[in-house]
Amino acid sequence: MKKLRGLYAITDSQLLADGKLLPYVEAALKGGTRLLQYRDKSDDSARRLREAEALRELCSQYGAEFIINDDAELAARLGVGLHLGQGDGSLAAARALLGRQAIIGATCHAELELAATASREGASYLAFGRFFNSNTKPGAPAATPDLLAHARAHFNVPLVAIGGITLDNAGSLITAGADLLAVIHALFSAPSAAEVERRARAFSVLFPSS
Ligand SMILES: Cc1ncc(COP(=O)(O)OP(=O)(O)O)c(N)n1
Ligand SMILES: Cc1ncsc1CCOP(=O)(O)O
Ligand SMILES: [Mg+2]
Repeated sequence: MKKLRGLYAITDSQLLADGKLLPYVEAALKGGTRLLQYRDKSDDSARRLREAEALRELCSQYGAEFIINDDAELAARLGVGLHLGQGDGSLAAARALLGRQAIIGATCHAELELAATASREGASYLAFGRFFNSNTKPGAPAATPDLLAHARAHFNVPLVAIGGITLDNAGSLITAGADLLAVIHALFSAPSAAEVERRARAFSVLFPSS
C-alpha cells in the first residue's frame, strides 16, 4: 500500500442525495482524492451495501483507498478498511476481523492519550479534530493545530486532520503535520461535479510531493 497522504474525502448522505453520490465521488477521485470514507448513518442496509460496493469499485478504478465508517461487518463483507470513533467498538477486535493489511482509522478528538491507545491497538492512522467550525459536526470536540506537531513527535502512523477544513485553512494543518485532510462540506457542497473536481485538485496540490 502507498503511504497515506493527501486528500481524504468523506461522503455525506445529505450533500450527496438525489443521484449525486457516484458522480460527485468520481469527480473527487479525478481531482486526486487518495482515501475515501463512506459515511452513512442510515439503517437501510441494502442501500448501504449497494452504495459501498459501487464506491469500492470507483476507488479501485482511480487507485484510491476505500474505507467504511462505523460498520465493521460491512467492511468485512466488502474486504475494505474501517474508521472507528470512540463509541464504535473495539479497534483490536476490528483488527482481528479485518486483518493486518486493512486500513483502520481511529478518532482521537484532541487527546494524545486516545491516540496512544489507538496506536497500541493497531490503528493505521490517527484522526484529530475538529480543527475549525464544522458544518457537518458542529459539536465535535475542538483541537488546535499544535496538537498535530505533538502527535507527529509521538506517533509513526499517518495523522489525519478533520473538521471545518477549507481551501483557505488547509495549508496551516499540513504545515502543522497533517498527512491527510479529511473533508466533507468544503468538497461536496459544490454546485456541480466539475466544481468538486476543481476543489479536490486544489486540496491535492497543497501536498508537496515527496
Ligand atoms: C477521518 C475521520 N475522523 C473522525 C471521524 C469521526 O468519527 P466518530 O467520532 O465516530 O463520528 P462519526 O463520523 O461516526 O459521526 C470520522 N468519521 N472520520
Ligand atoms: C465526522 C467529523 N468528525 C469530526 S468533525 C467531522 C465532520 C467533518 O466534516 P466537515 O469537513 O464538513 O467539517
Ligand atoms: Mg463513528
